[in-house]
Amino acid sequence: MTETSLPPLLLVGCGKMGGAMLAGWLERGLDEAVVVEPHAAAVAGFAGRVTRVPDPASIPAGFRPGAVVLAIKPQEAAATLPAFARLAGPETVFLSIMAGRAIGGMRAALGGEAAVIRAMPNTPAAVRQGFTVACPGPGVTAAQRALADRLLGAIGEVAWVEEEGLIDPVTAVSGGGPAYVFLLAELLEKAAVEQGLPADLARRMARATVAGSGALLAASAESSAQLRINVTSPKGTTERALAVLMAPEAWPAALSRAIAAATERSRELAG
Ligand SMILES: NC(=O)C1=CN([C@@H]2O[C@H](COP(=O)(O)OP(=O)(O)OC[C@H]3O[C@@H](n4cnc5c(N)ncnc54)[C@H](OP(=O)(O)O)[C@@H]3O)[C@@H](O)[C@H]2O)C=CC1
Ligand SMILES: O=C(O)[C@@H]1CCC=N1
Repeated sequence: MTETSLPPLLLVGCGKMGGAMLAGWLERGLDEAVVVEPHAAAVAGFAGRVTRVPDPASIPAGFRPGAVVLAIKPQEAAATLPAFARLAGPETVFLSIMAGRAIGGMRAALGGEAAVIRAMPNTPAAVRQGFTVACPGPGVTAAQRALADRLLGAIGEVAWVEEEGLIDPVTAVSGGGPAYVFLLAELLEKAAVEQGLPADLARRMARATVAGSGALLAASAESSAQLRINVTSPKGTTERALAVLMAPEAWPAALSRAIAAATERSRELAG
């Protein structure tokens, strides 16, 4: 392994998020991965590039992953994790992306001594534009943290926090954030059709507008508020729309409530 190459990975769960990360890592040159996933169809898009096994007992005997990425549903953690305890050791870091699941509970299920990092990525990882916030658990070495940072950095931006409780609001904001943006595209398309635009044009416009705005935001040094102001001509059309959306009881209140609800759900999932 060179300084820039990715270590052999064991991915546990190759659903929507595990699959998105794997796509990003393969694009970045990951060349050895074993995927524990009961559904062959979930891994079909990666055929020939990874080894799928249906359960932990089928992991090749000599396989020594640098990282075990836990991408199963939080509700499956208690039943699933003990089978991976044998992999715990200085050469292997466990990287959990499960919403809510606390580091302490995961370490207990992994035998008590495992090095566990709790992280919250998002699905733009599939195109290496993800954003992940990670928190190291007790006993994570500098080398293990550096390895996780390299892995997560290969699929987008990474930020670290030392306080695990911060991962709950992170889950609500950036973990689930793409869903809110895709909802915006859905609603923009619907509203366009309501104003008489043809359905296919409405769909193209909504997608391109959200994607183009995201690209501009990424490329610009201006604040998101300034980019909004740049669109809003005095006494023009956008001003009328924003008067509806920015009314205190409209988007500002709805988004605050939505993020508070998701944060609370993340705390509940600690279980
Ligand atoms: N989706 C997202 O945008 C994000 C998700 N996450 C987190 O990622 C995790 C996965 O979410 P998501 O990808 O959406 O969920 P999915 O259900 O799409 O993926 C989980 C996959 O793991 C499979 N699976 C179930 N049990 C096992 C097992 N014992 N061993 C291996 N694989 C198993 C599931 O099969 P089956 O369907 O039969 O259960 C499924 O294919 C969750 O903990 C979630 O909180 C984090 C950030 C963002
Ligand atoms: O909805 C969820 O619970 C997961 C965590 C963040 C995004 N998806």
